[in-house]
Amino acid sequence: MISPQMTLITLLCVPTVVAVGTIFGALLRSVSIRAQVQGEKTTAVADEAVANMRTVRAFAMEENEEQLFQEEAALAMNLNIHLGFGIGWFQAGTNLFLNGMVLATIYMGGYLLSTNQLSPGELMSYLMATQTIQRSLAQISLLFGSVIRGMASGTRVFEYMEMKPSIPLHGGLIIPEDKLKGNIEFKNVQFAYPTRSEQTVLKDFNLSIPAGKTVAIVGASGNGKSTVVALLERFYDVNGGCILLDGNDLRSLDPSWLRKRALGLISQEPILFGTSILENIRYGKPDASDEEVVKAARLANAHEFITNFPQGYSTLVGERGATLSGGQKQRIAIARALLKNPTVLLLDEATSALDTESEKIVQAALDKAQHGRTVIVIAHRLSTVQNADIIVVLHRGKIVEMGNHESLKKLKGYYWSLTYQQQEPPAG
Ligand SMILES: Nc1ncnc2c1ncn2[C@@H]1O[C@H](COP(=O)(O)OP(=O)(O)OP(=O)(O)O)[C@@H](O)[C@H]1O
Repeated sequence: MISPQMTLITLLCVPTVVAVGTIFGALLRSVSIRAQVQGEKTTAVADEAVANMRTVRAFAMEENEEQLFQEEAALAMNLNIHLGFGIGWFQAGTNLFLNGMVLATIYMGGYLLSTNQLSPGELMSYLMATQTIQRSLAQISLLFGSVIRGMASGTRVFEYMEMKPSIPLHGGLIIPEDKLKGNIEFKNVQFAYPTRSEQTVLKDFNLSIPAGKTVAIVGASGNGKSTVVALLERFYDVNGGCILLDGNDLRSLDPSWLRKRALGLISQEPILFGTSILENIRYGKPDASDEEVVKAARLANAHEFITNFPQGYSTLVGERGATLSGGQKQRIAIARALLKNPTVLLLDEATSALDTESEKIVQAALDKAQHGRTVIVIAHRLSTVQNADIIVVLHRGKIVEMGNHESLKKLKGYYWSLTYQQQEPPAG
């Protein structure tokens, strides 16, 4: 005989546990996501301090960094404690409830047995069934914490996986080798960075660079020189107008091909990887042979100093190239860029961080590297760009003067005043 009271106990208990678990789960999942975001922030603070260790030490900021880390870690700890308590309370409550269900079955069964409404056999089978349900639900409640944490992590992983880059990596036209010349044209380019859309960086920017010519872009700091390079590399798309490479809109070209084959970028801060010199140069063209690497190193005036190291090309450069001088790092970066034999070379303040002696050596390497390519040089020190075919003066995102060194000097305008400012005071 089926006892309606005892069936009712089971029917009430199971959905209650499931409903409470669902509501509680949603609450705890949001705490878990917050705890993970805070954990990431804490790691980022530590990461930044370790990566910029020399700056931290030079400014004696160790204690401040430690305090900043402790504050972020304390927030992460509090959120994790809340999460732990939440999961703990849920597990304790569920176990209490489920054991109460068994107790209620025994109590109700005992009463029904004493009033002859239930046989001992029926009570036993009720008890067995209740215990099976109790054990299964108790197991689920044990897994509850892992499920909550796993779901929160999964959500964040899938969020990242589903992010679409605004500029795709692949897809689009590839200019055949025999048609790739290196003519560049900026037509009425307008641009503002997405994070600061109210500040127009380039306005009505028009510039035509014939293949094989060297163009220098100069101007005071913050006038948009590096932005020109960033747009050519298609790190961002223009807001208006267009940029053409051999008559093709950059947006129609395959971005991966553009960066891998057509353009070679050398910036102020060469970033090296913590591996050997050989591998760092080969980064420019992963399938390059050792001979090609050596050829590129020679072109970059790097071969000699590399072979002077006891381990030659196998020398490990340390994290971010920490065991090399600025000039050596820059020449490795030049060799890396030259290895892919780019049609257009972009030099963004490539020698600005170097002292006069290293600058001379690196400049000599760059002069060799510029041969037969379209080159865009961005420079602060005007002495390094006097030989450029065209010098463009940028002021507040607009071209205000254009010509060669002599013609611009005669104008006695922006270029002349920039040169004047940089003139070294007479000795003595
Ligand atoms: N990622 C960015 N997000 C928002 N604004 C930016 C970004 N990068 C640069 N800017 C802003 O764009 C303007 C032009 O910067 P850009 O780096 O092109 O100048 P620059 O002439 O190369 O300066 P410098 O000679 O100091 O390197 C500046 O006002 C700068 O603050």
